Amino acid sequence: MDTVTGTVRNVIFANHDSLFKIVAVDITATTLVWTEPEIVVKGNLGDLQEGTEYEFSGRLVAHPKYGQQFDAVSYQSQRPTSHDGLVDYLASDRFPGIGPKTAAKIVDALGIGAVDSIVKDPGVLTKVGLSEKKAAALADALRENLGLEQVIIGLGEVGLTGALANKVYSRYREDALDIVRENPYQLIVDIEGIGFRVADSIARQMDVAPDDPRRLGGAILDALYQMTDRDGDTYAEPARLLDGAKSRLAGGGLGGVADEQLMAAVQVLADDRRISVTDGRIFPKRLFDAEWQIANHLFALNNHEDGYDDDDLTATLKQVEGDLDIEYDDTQRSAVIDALQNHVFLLTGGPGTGKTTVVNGIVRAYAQLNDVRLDPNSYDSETAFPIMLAAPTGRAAKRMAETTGLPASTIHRLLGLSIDTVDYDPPELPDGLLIVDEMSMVDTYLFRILLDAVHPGITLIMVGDKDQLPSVGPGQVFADLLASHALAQAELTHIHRQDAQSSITTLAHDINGGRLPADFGAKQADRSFINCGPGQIQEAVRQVATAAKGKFGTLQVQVLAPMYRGVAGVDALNPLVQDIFNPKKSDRTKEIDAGDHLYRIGDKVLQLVNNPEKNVYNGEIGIVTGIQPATKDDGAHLIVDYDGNEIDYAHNELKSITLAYATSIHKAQGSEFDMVILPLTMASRRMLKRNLVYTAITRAKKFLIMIGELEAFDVAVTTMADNRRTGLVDRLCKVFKLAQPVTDNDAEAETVVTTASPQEAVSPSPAADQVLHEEPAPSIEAPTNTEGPTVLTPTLVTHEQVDPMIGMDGITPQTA
Ligand SMILES: Nc1ncnc2c1ncn2[C@@H]1O[C@H](COP(=O)(O)OP(=O)(O)OP(=O)(O)O)[C@@H](O)[C@H]1O
Repeated sequence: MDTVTGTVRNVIFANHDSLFKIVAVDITATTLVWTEPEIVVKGNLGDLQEGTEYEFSGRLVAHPKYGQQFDAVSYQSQRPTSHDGLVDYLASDRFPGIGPKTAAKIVDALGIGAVDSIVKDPGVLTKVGLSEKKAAALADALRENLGLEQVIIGLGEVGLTGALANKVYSRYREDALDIVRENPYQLIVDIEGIGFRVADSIARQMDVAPDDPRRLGGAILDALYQMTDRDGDTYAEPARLLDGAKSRLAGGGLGGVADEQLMAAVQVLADDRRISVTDGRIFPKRLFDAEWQIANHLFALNNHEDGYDDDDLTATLKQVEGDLDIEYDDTQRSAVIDALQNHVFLLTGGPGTGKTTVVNGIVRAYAQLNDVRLDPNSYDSETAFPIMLAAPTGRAAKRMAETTGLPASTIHRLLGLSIDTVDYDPPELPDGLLIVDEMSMVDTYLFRILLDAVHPGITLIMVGDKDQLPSVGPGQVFADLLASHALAQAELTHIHRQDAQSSITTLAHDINGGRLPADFGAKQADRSFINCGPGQIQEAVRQVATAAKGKFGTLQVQVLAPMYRGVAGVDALNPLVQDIFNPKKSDRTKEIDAGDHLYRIGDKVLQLVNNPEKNVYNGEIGIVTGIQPATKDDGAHLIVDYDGNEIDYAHNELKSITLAYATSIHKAQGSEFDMVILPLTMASRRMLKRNLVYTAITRAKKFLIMIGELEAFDVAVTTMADNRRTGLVDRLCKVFKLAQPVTDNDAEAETVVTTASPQEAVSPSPAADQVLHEEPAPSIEAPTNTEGPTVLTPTLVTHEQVDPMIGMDGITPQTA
């Protein structure tokens, strides 16, 4: 590693969200072969100050535009060694309240070792006439200043540099080194982006033994987070968890680890309240608590006596039917009544079954029964509008607003949730009606936070389609709430959508029933299937997208794929469709190179994370409206318009977006598009599940073009996704004092149940017995579909046979 010692002349760029800086340094000494008097240094440079001398360690790198720069991995201030230098240092802005005169007095009195003397005993400053308060403030500021440098240096010594060091410092501040030294595996729990591998490499630098209990605990926690926060369960079964831990531990020179040793580590984690072990299930503590809190909170909300007079309700409903010019079917009618008579209500149904129509009825009936004016503008700033509509994504909220004609927001915005939820205080929501749509997307954590803000004066209605994909985060809250039967609920099954162009809706219901319809391959007015092999997929997508371009805007056409990789994956299809919808027109076309993608004005992009500060959320799609080229002082910026909300992305923020011509099906949850193009091949065999393909096709409003191998569609509709392992049904049944529901799964499980209990599976040991003392639940496998697939003969088509023009009259197909 090389070093550069010099004085920071000026800070060229400082990222206020991190420690990253670019600075110009006047060199006093360096190990580099360098002839210039100055050099540009960049890196995580903490609170580095202009006019101060530092020693930077790192290496020389070449920037394509700005030439050679020094990339520093660590730095250390050269303490001022002269009287005048020390006076300047103490008089600098980092010590507010100390001017040049006081600084000079301090150095005159305490000499060149003044800093050390003050840190040791701020009392020495009374000699110089500083008040006790000022002396303490100066000593604190000095400690913090020295502390940050020491922490960054210390973290660098155990291999934590760059963005990870930032994250660790931001989380623990001056305690960072102590925490990392005490247990590097703690980082797995606290720092997003640090898993067992990184924690283990830090531990190795600190000579932690391969069978150290902290290491075993780290491997268990990492395996548990993999199964819960990342894969969606809320608990792990011991046998699987121990297997996961063992595979992680195998790398560190450990010959093997006994189950007893691992169970002892499980016990320690349980004693430390990191995990909860019950009924033979191992939960991360946060999820264990969240499930109990959800069940208890719902019980409290539901346990209210007051209701409406039945006659009033019936009369109101009649009037609402008249207003909406509709006659509800029996299930819809009782849904509206039950929703209003109960304080918590669940409404599920597939596409076109009338969920929106019922929600509109509930809103109107509620308004009439409670004398609520349905014009939000007639409320003054003091009085909150008592009808609250919310959804997990911005697009779903927008759709809600459109279908009800009332304001709707994301759940995050309703709750005032920011990225940092550490000091979060739930808002005071007004008494009234709260309707949450797209409930299947709400995970255990978000639901717990939402319920914190819901008090007994609120009627809570949750609406969704239980057959869609579950939430990205852990749990399957909506499905579990329905399965427990703890709350009033209605399932709408009758399809009311009447228009001639609704074969997508019937296809969705067929698929949900576990079969491809006999007319799957036949052209319909609004859907078609292009039967082709993996080698032809890209050409087929190209043709369909080219034809669609003349008919629809960029935002209305969406390619959905199950996976990122492969010929039919998101990564390959995104640039392909980008070149059709927004090609590079000339050498003068502005572009930003974000590593994975090139962005141009007019491109469609997808936000990947929630950013409540900028009011943009995971899953939102926007259009690039501006590009500001890089300058000497700042990187390039990208401006994206999300439905009128313009967001400015600095170059280092571009990782929070991606191109959106093709997205994963998971990312499209909660959104709808005029035209969906859905390529499926057997290469994504592992992902091919009924709820995935059902979710994909129900995103299409007007046209659905399915492309690929018939077998892939067939496998998808006949393969049920595994149920997630969650404890919520059990908690709800306990709190509501209900018997555990017997589900279809249970009935089928009679024959497939594996009798080995988790204890047996991990070989019973005294340690295991001690931890897993309660009756374990038998593991139940998901039922397999018994109806069998509809047999369709696959016919491979050539490019010439590709006809993507279904429903796109007047456009001639471009064949290859
Ligand atoms: N009882 C009814 N009588 C007549 N038409 C109905 C009835 N219920 C719903 N509809 C009509 O059926 C269509 C679908 O209803 P709606 O939009 O409420 O369903 P949805 O479940 O919200 O559908 P999606 O989930 O696809 O948005 C609408 O045109 C609606 O007007």
